[in-house]
Amino acid sequence: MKKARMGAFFAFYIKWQGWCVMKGYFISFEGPDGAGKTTIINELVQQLSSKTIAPILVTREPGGSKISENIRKIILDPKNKEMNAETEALLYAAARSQHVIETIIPALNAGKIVFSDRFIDSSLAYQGIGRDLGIDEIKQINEFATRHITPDLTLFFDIDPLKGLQRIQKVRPENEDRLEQENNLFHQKVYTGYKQLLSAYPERIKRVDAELSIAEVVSQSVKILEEYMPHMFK
Ligand SMILES: Nc1ncnc2c1ncn2[C@@H]1O[C@H](COP(=O)(O)OP(=O)(O)O)[C@@H](O)[C@H]1O
Ligand SMILES: Cc1cn([C@H]2C[C@H](O)[C@@H](COP(=O)(O)OP(=O)(O)O)O2)c(=O)[nH]c1=O
Repeated sequence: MKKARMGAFFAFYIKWQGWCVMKGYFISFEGPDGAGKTTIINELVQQLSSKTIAPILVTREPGGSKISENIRKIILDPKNKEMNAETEALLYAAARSQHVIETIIPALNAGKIVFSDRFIDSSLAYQGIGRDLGIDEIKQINEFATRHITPDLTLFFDIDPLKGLQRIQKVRPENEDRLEQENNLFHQKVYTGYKQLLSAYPERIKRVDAELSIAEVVSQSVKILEEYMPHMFK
């Protein structure tokens, strides 16, 4: 009798583990504004889609779900000048929470490969360091928001932040969002934040030289994915 109950409990435990196991792969792309993340993600999808074991879902932050895209509009609206740093951090975390629950977890559970244009490291660098709120504080609210989900791999697109902003200004000079409008010191601080993360998480975050040509950045990214995420490929 006792044995039978133990068996039933064991069977349930195995099943529960199965529900919790996420079969897909989660890759995030990070770096200063204008580093080329969106451009390279698009190129990677074109080049890799026929070679991966599952479809690639491309998503972005802030955004990636209806509610998160609405929050994005509030955060990035240049008119919202009075927004305080804590509100900003909480709004990014709120947008991320909805994104994780509605988009990322279901895709991973379906075995998909998720490419996210920015994730938690953006908050650690921009709000934690850029806004001086502290890495640990931002980590805490984001762990709550994301149910502790962490990317399997993160590509950090390394570019002098001022060069990144120049790239953006070249294509849309009059259309800067609230974060892009921040001064050079802010963007420089964000960059040092990313460098801190790079040395704190060397296993997860891999550096790509984003100042190279688009073709070279794509090729470096493919090499990193092939080396560190071999199971993603057929
Ligand atoms: N390696 C590169 N060299 C030169 N220009 C680039 C490179 N990568 C992207 N760009 C250009 O820089 C601008 C910003 O790129 P984007 O992909 O939107 O950056 P991000 O998503 O990181 O903000 C775009 O006009 C894009 O065409
Ligand atoms: C996800 C995230 C983005 N950001 C900032 C980075 C960008 O300046 C802005 C997102 O705007 P976006 O236009 O998506 O920038 P990019 O093309 O460079 O990815 O929000 C944060 O400050 N914290 C965050 O957690």
